Amino acid sequence: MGRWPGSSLYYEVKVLGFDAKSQLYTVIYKDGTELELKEQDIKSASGFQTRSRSRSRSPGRRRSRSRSPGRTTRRSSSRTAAAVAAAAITDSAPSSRRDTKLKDTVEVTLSPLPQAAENNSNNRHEKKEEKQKEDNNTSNKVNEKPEAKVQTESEKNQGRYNLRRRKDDGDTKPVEAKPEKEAKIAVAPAASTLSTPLDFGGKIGAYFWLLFLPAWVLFLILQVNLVDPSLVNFPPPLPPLEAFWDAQALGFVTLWILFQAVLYVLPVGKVSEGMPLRSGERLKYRTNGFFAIVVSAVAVAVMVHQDVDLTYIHSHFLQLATASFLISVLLSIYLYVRSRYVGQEQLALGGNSGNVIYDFFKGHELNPRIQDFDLKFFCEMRPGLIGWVGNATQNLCFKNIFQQGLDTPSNSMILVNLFQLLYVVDGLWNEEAILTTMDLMHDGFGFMLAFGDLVWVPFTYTIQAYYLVSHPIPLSLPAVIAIVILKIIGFYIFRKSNSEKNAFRRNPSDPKLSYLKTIHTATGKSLLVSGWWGVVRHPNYLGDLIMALAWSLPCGFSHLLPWYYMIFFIILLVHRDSRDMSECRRKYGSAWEEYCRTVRYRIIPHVY
Ligand SMILES: NC(=O)C1=CN([C@@H]2O[C@H](COP(=O)(O)OP(=O)(O)OC[C@H]3O[C@@H](n4cnc5c(N)ncnc54)[C@H](OP(=O)(O)O)[C@@H]3O)[C@@H](O)[C@H]2O)C=CC1
Ligand SMILES: CC(C)CCC[C@@H](C)[C@H]1CC=C2C3=C(CC[C@@]21C)[C@@]1(C)CC[C@H](O)C(C)(C)[C@@H]1CC3
Repeated sequence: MGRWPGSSLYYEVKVLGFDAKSQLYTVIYKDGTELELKEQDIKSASGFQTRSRSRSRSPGRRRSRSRSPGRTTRRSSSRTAAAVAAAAITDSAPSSRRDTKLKDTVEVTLSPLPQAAENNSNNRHEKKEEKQKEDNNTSNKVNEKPEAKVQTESEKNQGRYNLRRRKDDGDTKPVEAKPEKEAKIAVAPAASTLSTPLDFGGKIGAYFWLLFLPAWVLFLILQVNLVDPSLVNFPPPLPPLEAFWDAQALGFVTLWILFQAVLYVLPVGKVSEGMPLRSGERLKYRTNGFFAIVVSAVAVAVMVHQDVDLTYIHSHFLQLATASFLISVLLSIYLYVRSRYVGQEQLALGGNSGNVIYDFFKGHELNPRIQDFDLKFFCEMRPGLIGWVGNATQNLCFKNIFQQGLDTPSNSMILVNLFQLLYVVDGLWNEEAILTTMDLMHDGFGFMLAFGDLVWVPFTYTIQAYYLVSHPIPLSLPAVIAIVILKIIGFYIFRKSNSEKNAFRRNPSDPKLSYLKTIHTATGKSLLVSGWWGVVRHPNYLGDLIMALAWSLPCGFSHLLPWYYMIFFIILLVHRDSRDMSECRRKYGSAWEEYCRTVRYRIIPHVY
């Protein structure tokens, strides 16, 4: 019996050879997968149980089992095992070697020994950590999932274990995302049972971030108003407590969010499907973000025409930020409370540590919805994002003109505003693409995202423009041209790579993508290994970072403050990349290792 890499399940293998130098055994699983295993990952077949096939064949039975937490635990852990895959790099036409293997594929009967402890609400987290260690350290503990032990012929044919037979395996006919969905059903684990390491410094980290993030926003807002802002000016002079509060500001923020909510629910624009959930369900999203920003721009234009004083935003930045913070906290409390009442299947992996503060921070429920109103999608794409440019940045342009007595805003101000506007408009135009990003697919919705969406984005991403209001930077024409070129390069990489991955995830057999090489994984999903995703593992981050550089450069080098976004963004994306690496390693096992061996750099070719 050989252990699946990254899991604690054992499957029948045949040992093909032993390499004395690397001390690795080459084994072949019954589905034709060849892997190299360490000695401790190979066990004698005696002591492993087998079960009769008929038990888990009934779908009805499976469904009812998964509702029981105990059962879910077992079932899901084995699904994870199924998700761990051997991989082969292939062009869109399947390789002959793999084809030969497929023909020879024999039944896979999985018989892991039941030793894993059941999920227990009291020590759930400790167990998860234990299991994580076990997975990472190649311990020999064996887990069981009765349902995964046996397969019907149809399951096998759907590629539950050897998914190389899947349609996306070279069949260039466009297919609906059904196969992905099937695969997802087959592999996705129950949230509460999987060992996901705690991110962001774990429980202690969550306390820290809860205090630090709002404090940092305050620090930036106070700093940017100083004549000589400096990150070393700490603590900045604090305003009196009453200066934070303005009921009108709270009213405006609430109205703004409601206005965006109304635009979101209007039956205008395309309805797109999200990626398959664990339940196999695909949620529907109204992707009318572009419509929302156009209507918002018209509303702002009308206000300007009606002589509404939009400089209010600049002069009440702190109060508006406080109001948004308050709303984000209330929203996070609501999200946390409701997450306690939803089923296991609706919870995100991670964010379910059992620790209130950590779960509150990280987010527990994957797709909190009030009927069809998706709170996470809405918050991520609408009030904060549109508020970023629609309110703050645009207003800063006005302020720039008035304060500096200019006829038009300065070059640097125009560049920063145009770049950020392009970024936001592009995000809304391609709104559907967000459905295949980490936030929407994997992360729970809690304080981190609620605060990030409603406070961090609209009030800290505007720092450059805000800074330029009182620190005009003259830019020569060559400097403008160079910065614009940089922005275009970054944007091109960002957009192309995001769209490529999104198109591939939506339809892996899209003929337009048939030239791309892929690595097949046992989850049924493939990984792109050429094209943009063959250059580095996160080409979209590379493009995003180049753009961030382009909208920091117009602020010059006199102060560190306007470079805050660049610095924060590097940290955010490096951390995000490592979170994604762990998640993908867990999901795709050896296929992911293969991908990483093939695409060696994470974000910057030959550097990082
Ligand atoms: N301005 C800002 O503040 C921020 C901007 N961003 C931007 O948002 C965009 C989305 O980023 P993010 O959600 O972090 O991550 P990605 O869009 O890169 O999504 C990561 C997921 O893509 C899939 N994937 C990874 N590698 C491959 C591959 N080789 N082939 C196919 N699929 C692959 C995996 O999901 P699976 O396999 O499950 O489909 C993985 O979990 C980026 O452009 C980023 O720069 C992100 C954060 C903040
Ligand atoms: C407060 C924390 C330290 C960090 C919070 C992170 C959030 C601010 C970001 C997480 C992912 C984001 C994305 C965008 C904005 C920032 C947040 C919410 C995005 C909507 C920006 C526009 C892009 O085109 C995008 C690709 C749609 C982005 C998706 C991720």
